[in-house]
Amino acid sequence: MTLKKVNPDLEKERSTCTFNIEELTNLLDTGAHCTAERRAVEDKVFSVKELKDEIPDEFLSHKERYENAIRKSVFLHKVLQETGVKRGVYNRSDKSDFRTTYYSIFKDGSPFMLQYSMFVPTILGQGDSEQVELWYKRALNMEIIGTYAQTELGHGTFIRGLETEAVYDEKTEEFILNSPSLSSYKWWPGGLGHTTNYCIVMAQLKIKGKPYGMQPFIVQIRDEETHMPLPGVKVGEIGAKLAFNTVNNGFLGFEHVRIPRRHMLMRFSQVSKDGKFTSSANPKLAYGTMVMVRVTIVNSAATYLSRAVTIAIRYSAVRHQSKLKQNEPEPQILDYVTQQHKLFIGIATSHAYMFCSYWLWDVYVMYQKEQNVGNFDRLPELHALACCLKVISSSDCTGLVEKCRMSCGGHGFMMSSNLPQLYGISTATCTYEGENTVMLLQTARALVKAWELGSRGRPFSPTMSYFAEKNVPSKWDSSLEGILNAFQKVSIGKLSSSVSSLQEYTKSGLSAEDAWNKASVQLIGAAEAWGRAVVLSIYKSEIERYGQTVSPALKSVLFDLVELYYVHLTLEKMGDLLLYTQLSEKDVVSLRKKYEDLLEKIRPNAIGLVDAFDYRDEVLNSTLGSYDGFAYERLMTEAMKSPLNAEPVNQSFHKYIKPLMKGKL
Ligand SMILES: CCCCCCCC/C=C\CCCCCCCCCC(=O)SCCNC(=O)CCNC(=O)[C@H](O)C(C)(C)COP(=O)(O)OP(=O)(O)OC[C@H]1O[C@@H](n2cnc3c(N)ncnc32)[C@H](O)[C@@H]1OP(=O)(O)O
Ligand SMILES: Cc1cc2nc3c(=O)[nH]c(=O)nc-3n(C[C@H](O)[C@H](O)[C@H](O)COP(=O)(O)OP(=O)(O)OC[C@H]3O[C@@H](n4cnc5c(N)ncnc54)[C@H](O)[C@@H]3O)c2cc1C
Repeated sequence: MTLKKVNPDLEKERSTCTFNIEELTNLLDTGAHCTAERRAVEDKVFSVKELKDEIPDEFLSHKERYENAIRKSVFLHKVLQETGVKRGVYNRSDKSDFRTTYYSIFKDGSPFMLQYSMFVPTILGQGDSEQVELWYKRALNMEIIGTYAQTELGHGTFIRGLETEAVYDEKTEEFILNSPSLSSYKWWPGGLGHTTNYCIVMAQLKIKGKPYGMQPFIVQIRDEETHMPLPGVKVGEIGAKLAFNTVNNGFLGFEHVRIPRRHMLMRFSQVSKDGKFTSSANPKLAYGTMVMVRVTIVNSAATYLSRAVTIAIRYSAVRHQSKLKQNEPEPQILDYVTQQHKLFIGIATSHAYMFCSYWLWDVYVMYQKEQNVGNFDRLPELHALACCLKVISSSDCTGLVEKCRMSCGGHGFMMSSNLPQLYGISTATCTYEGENTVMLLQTARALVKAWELGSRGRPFSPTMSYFAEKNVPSKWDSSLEGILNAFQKVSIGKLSSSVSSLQEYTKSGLSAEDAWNKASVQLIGAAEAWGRAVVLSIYKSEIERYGQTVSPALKSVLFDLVELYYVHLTLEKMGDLLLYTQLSEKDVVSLRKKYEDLLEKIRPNAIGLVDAFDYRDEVLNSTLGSYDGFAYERLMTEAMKSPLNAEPVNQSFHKYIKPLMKGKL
C-alpha cells in the first residue's frame, strides 16, 4: 500500500500550533541534550532488524511470545551496551534513562525488566562496597540475570508476614533458606519463571532461633551452565495475566538451600561469622528499593498516559464521524467538545505528573545524599510522598489511559492500536510496588502522626506546612493561588475530621487498631487530598519556574494546561470543595464557562502538544497513532497479518460448519 506523506487533517492541525514543538520536547525531556541523547539511542535501537516483529505478538502462543521476548531482550542488551546506556541506573525520567525506548520493543514487557529495575538497584542500594564490586559488574555484563523476590503466595502487602526463612548456621557460616509452606512460596517476581539464575530473596532472618526481621539475600537458583534449577529449588512460571505476559513472572520455593554468609546484602545490617547481628540505623532501610521504585512510578505513569493520549488525539484528528451542522461534511471527532473534555485533561495530567516526578526525583536524590552521611530525617516525608504520589499518579493515569482507549471507539479495542496493552501495563502500577489503598493508608499514618505532633507544637515538614494555617473561611477565589488554597483547605478538613473520628472511636472504647480500621475510608480520603494539594502546588510552581526560561508562546500554552488541570480538578471535586470552602453555585457556573473556554483555546495546539512528547512510531506501536495519521491503511495492513487471512477458507468450514449446514452432524 503506498501512503501519501501525511494525512491532510494532521497537516492542517500542525499548521495551527502556536508554539515551538522542539522547545517543549526539550523541556519534557529535561534538557535539549537529553532529547539528543535519546534520539541517538532510538536511531540505533530502531535500526536493528532483529528487534522488529514480523508476526504481531498477539498471534503467537504463550511460549513463542516468551521466546521472542528473550531473543529481543538479548539483542537489545547488546545494542544498548554498544551505545553505553547505563542499565539498572535510574534517571529523572523514563525517557532520559531510556526505559521508554527499551520497553517500546516489547508491547507486554521484557523478561529482563526486573534485572534492570530492581535486581541491580537493590545490589547497589543494599550491598556493601565489596558486594557491590562483586555483583554489580556481573549483573551489568549479564553474567548473572536476577530479579527481586519478595512477594509470596500468602503475603504481598504485609511484609512482616512473609514466611520465607533464612536461618544462620554459624558452624558452616551459611544461611539456610527454607519455604515452610505453600503460602511461603515466592510468587510474582518478573523473569523468575525461566529467565533468571539469581535473585534477591527477601527473607526473615533467624539466628539461634531469634528473629531479626526481613533482610535481602542474593541467592543462586539455576546452574550458570545448564540453567537447571539447583537442588532444593522449585521454580516455574505463574501463568497468563491481564498484561505483562512476556515478563515471565514466576514462583519459587526453597527446601533447605544453603548460601554463604556474605550473600546477605550487608550495607545496613550485618551478621558476623559467629552469628552476631548488627542492626541498621533504621530498620526501614531494608525497604529502600521499594521507595526508589515508587518514586520512579510517578514518571512511568505519566509516560504511559502521554503515549495513550498521543495515539487518541492523533486518531481523533483524522477520524470523521456524524454531523455537527447539517450542510457541512462530517467533522473531525476532535471538534466535539466532549471528545476534547475526554482527552485534553490527559495532556495536562501527564504534564502535571511529569513535572512532579522530576521534583520528587530531586527530593529522593537529596535524601540519598543525606542518608549516605547517616541523616534519615527526610525519610518519613519521602516515604509518604512516594506512597501517595505513586497512588494518585497510577490511578489517575490508568483511568485516563482507559478513557483514551474508549475515546477511539471500536478501533481502540484493537490490539494493533496498542491501547489495550498500554492499559494493561498502566493498571499494573496500581497494584505492584504496594497496592494503592495500602499505600494511601501508609500516607495517612504519616499525616495523622504529623497532625498530632503539630498540635503539640512540633514543626511540620515542607509539604505539610500548610497544616499550621488556621482553617478560617474565606471568600472563594478562582485564581490558581485561590484554587490551591481551597484544595489545601479540603486536605486540612479531611485530615482534621479523620483525626476527630479516630479520637471519638477510641473514646467510645474501640482499640486504636479498630478505630483506625473503622475510620479508614476517611483516612484514605485525607491521604488523597494531601496528594492532590502537593501535585497542584508542585505542578504550578515548576511551571512558574520553567516559565521564566521558555519562550512567551510556550509559557502561555504551559499555563493553559495548568489552568485546565486546576479547573478540571475543581469541577471534579466540587462536593469536597462545597463542604470545606466557600465555593458557591455562581462560582461553579463561571468555572464551567472557564473550562469550556480553555478547551477551545487548547484545541489548535492539541496535535502540537502531543507531537511534543516526541514518540516515534516505533515507540507508539499503534495503528491509530502514527505520525502520518494513516490509521485506516495501517489497520488494514495489520489485519492482513492475522494468520486466519493466510487462506480464503479455513479447514474448520469443511470439518464442522458444512456438516452443520447440511444437517450431517
Ligand atoms: C535500558 C533500560 C535501563 C533503564 C534502567 C531502569 C530500568 C527501569 C525499568 C522499569 C521500570 C519499572 C518497572 C518496575 C517493575 C516493578 C515490578 C513490581 C515489583 C514489586 O512489586 S516488588 C514488591 C513490592 N511490595 C510492596 O511494595 C509491599 C508493600 N508493603 C509495604 O511496603 C509494607 O509492608 C507496609 C509499608 C505496607 C507496612 O510495613 P510494616 O513493616 O508493617 O510497617 P508499618 O508497621 O506499617 O510501619 C512502620 C514504620 O515504618 C515506616 N515505613 C514503612 N515502609 C517504609 C519505607 N519503605 N520506607 C521508610 N519508612 C517506611 C512507616 O511509615 C512506619 O513509620 P512510623 O512508625 O509511623 O513512624
Ligand atoms: C504485574 C505485577 C508484577 C509484580 N512483580 C513483582 C516482583 O517482581 N517482585 C515481587 O516481589 N512482587 C511483585 N509483584 C507483587 C506485588 O508487589 C503485590 O501484588 C502487591 O504488593 C500487592 O500485594 P498483594 O498481592 O498481597 O495484595 P493484597 O495485600 O492481598 O491485596 C488485596 C486487597 O486487600 C487489601 N488490603 C491488604 N492489606 C490491607 C490493609 N492493611 N488495609 C486495608 N486493605 C488491605 C488491598 O487494598 C486489596 O484491596 C507484582 C505484582 C504484579 C501485579
